[in-house]
Amino acid sequence: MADLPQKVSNLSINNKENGGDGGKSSYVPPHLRSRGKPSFERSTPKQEDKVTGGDFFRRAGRQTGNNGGFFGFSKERNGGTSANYNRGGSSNYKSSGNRWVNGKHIPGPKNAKLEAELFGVHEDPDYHSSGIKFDNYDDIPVDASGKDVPEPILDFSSPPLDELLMENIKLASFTKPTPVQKYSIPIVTKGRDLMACAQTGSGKTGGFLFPLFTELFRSGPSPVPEKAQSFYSRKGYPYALVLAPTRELATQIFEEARKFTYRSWVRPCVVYGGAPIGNQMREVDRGCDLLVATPGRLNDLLERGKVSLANIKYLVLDEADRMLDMGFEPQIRHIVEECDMPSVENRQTLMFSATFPVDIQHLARDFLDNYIFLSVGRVGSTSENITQRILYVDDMDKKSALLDLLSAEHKGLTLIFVETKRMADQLTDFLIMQNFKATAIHGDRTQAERERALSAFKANVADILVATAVAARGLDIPNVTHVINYDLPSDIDDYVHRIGRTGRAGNTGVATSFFNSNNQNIVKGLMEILNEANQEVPTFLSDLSRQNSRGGRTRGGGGFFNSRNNGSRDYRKHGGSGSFGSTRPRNTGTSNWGSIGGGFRNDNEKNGYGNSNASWW
Ligand SMILES: Nc1ncnc2c1ncn2[C@@H]1O[C@H](COP(=O)(O)OP(=O)(O)OP(=O)(O)O)[C@@H](O)[C@H]1O
Repeated sequence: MADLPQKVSNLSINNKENGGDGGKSSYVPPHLRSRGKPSFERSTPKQEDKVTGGDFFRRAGRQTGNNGGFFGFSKERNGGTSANYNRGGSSNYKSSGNRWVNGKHIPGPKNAKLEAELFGVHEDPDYHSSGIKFDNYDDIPVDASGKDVPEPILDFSSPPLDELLMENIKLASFTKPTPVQKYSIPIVTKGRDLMACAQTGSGKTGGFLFPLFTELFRSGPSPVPEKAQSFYSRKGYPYALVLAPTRELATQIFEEARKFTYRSWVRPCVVYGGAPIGNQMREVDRGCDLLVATPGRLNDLLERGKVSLANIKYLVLDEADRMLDMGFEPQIRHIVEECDMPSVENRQTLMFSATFPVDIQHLARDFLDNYIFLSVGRVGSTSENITQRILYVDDMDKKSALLDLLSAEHKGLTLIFVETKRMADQLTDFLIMQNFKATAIHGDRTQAERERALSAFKANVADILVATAVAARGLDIPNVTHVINYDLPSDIDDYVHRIGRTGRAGNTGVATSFFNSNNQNIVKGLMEILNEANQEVPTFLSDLSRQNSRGGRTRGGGGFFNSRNNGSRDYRKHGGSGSFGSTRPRNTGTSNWGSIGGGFRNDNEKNGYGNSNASWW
């Protein structure tokens, strides 16, 4: 174990950071990392590779690549084929191995190596399989409201799903749809807009990708609108746009998209801030049928004329409430309302999250048309697969309580949430001093540092990740067995998302939170969450809750205390035309689109203090 830090630092992702020459940055974003380096790929993992630096490096490379047969693919795209295609020659659309020919989808040949890269192999430590509690999802009540709600599907079948997609779903070892997928697939394939709220880890990504790919695989590429064509400038004309709040989440959705577009004509791309824009522009040039983006970077590309939204058929807002919290509303409105995206009647719009505060439902009024509101379980509730524990720990005792906790039950991966960037660094340093393999992710770390931290955590090279809110949403990291709220968040929705990093896809997990007098503002929300998920409520918490309700208001809780401001139902059912001022504290955001770039500088993290290389290596 002692030589691991050395091993990892030898595996330089960014030479400059690791004491290189400090010259031109060698930083390569994760989705490009394996290009031109096929030697990093492997057809089958070797047992002895596990948890070695070499494995870590390959894994970092393995996250990347492309859909069916990328190598040699871009050349063809950049040549005549792409040009024909962009000028309306949909029947000419072709790429190596993946084709749309004369109105027909001809799936590319199978590629065992790529399959192993995309779908993983069961022996891998990061192989994600559904857990023993997967069937419990079937018992969660589902409410779908709106006009003419289509019947849910019961299993993955074709129709309604496309056959190639079915093959890819099988390769991903998904045997049956989760509740959100059961409903979203027929809703979207019937052409309806959707606002979907389902518990963390219950397959929302598939919930929007599956119907979207089914439709794209069937309909094929369409011509670029005449007026959008330009002889001089090359740009991407995606058919589907997925907006996500954070760089890591965008990358993760892109990776999922790569899986399910395997052998298809659809080429996904991802753009986010903090990574060189030139590479991203080149990727978009090569063909971009599905674009996953953070709002800041997308605005930048739109301003540079590198992307046109004229062909968008599907717009997805993932974790939409978080994007509003981060102050992205002006950028999102600019993208959706002020660029060349088809109007709400001429596209399908889908919004997904595990929490939907009332104010996000108001955005829906502008962006969605005659939509269906789908809630799986109570909006904002947590999965019963997560065992939640609340411990009373005063601030000064937190470190020793944490050590107790880790020594008693540190198995698998542990994710520790803190409120400030400074605390993330301090706590990481402290844990490293105590001989734990810890690393940190927060907004003051460079993109390369954050990716390295995440890769190390996923590969179990560092089995503790100390994180601020940046890691709270959407991240799907297999084997996270324990989430610790060292500091509780002040917003109960954040609590829901944070603990949702464990207990995913029917697996079980534990979430432990340190509570003290600074956290009174979330007592009511916490009580509701614990009761809903049939969790044990500690006596001190129920006493406090009783006291607070007798007093009417909590000390220090402000107006926030007495409301979980989730839209627990479809607000349209309750005369939703009134005044909808936001009830959530919000970063109103400035709109320096280029520099926000996906938003970790604008992400409700509390003060940090410059860069630190907090990491156990
Ligand atoms: N039908 C399925 N069968 C088995 N596993 C699935 C299925 N659908 C999704 N999964 C897996 O479940 C995990 C969680 O899925 P996903 O990340 O889409 O959840 P989510 O609902 O978006 O969570 P969050 O709210 O945290 O963003 C992923 O590892 C995914 O591969």
